[in-house]
Amino acid sequence: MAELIDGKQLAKQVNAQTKQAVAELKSNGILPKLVVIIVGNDEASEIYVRNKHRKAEQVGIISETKRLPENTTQTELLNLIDQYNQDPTVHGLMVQAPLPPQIDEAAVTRAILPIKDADGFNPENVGNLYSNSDLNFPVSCTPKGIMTMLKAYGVQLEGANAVIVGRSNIVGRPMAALLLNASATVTVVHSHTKDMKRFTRQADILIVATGIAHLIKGEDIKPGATVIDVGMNRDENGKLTGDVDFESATTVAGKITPVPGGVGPMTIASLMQQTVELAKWSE
Ligand SMILES: Nc1nc(=O)c2c([nH]1)NC[C@@H]1CN(c3ccc(C(=O)N[C@@H](CCC(=O)O)C(=O)O)cc3)C=[N+]21
Repeated sequence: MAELIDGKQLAKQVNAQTKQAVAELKSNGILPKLVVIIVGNDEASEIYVRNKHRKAEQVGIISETKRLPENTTQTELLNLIDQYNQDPTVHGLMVQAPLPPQIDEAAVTRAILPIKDADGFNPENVGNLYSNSDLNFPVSCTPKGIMTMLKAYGVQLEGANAVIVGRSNIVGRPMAALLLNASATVTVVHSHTKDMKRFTRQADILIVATGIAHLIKGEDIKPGATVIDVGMNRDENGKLTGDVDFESATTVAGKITPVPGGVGPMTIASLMQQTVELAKWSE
């Protein structure tokens, strides 16, 4: 059986550190504040946004959730973003995905001021990540949390064969950049890759973010590999399950994350951590 990478437990440690960092900031007169904008009534988004709000309050971050109706126009959303951009009490700002069809997601990510970009999706921040800049800049919270997990569990990154399944802007692409910056040999495979499993079987570190339940099985994994499951799929009983078939994978892998209790809690912990960093950098 593989060693379990306990995201829930590690998130508790990260949140405790964040709570301390918030207390220090407050003693210097800075009250870190996060604003989350949610447009429409996506059920899953509501749950995530509520979890973020609750966690922010627990660590002492001022949290505001702004709910906009499904029929909000692009102009209305951009005007609101501009208001928060100009508000000096706001340090972190994010717009929850998915957005209704009349809203251009790329335009939204461009509108959020890079220094308040809690998600790290603004092209300026993505450019800093891809060029391995030594400046301070925010990065996408899911890959940020995964890097924290890999480090906490002593996974060797330098020279490791890292294979990422999925090429999204939110996970696959920033994950590839972070691992490349950490001197791993990085391969990104996706829906157009020929014989994808030929690559996964070579991976020392395998990161799976596809949204396809149980795509990766034990036979697709290199013995002893570290397996990170970013998948969040609901089965027919409403039970949460990953992109990795945990039961077969755990007999082959060296280390593995569960779903739930793996990447999810670390994503939220990383968002809190990043909000505090943005507040610090704003000093
Ligand atoms: N602009 C934007 N930024 C995001 O970071 C973002 C987003 N939009 N839209 C949706 C996804 C999804 N996401 C999750 C965060 C935490 C859990 C989480 O805490 N999961 C728990 C359990 C949750 C449950 O039981 O339902 C776990 O895996 O253990 C899941 C999913 C952030 N996202």
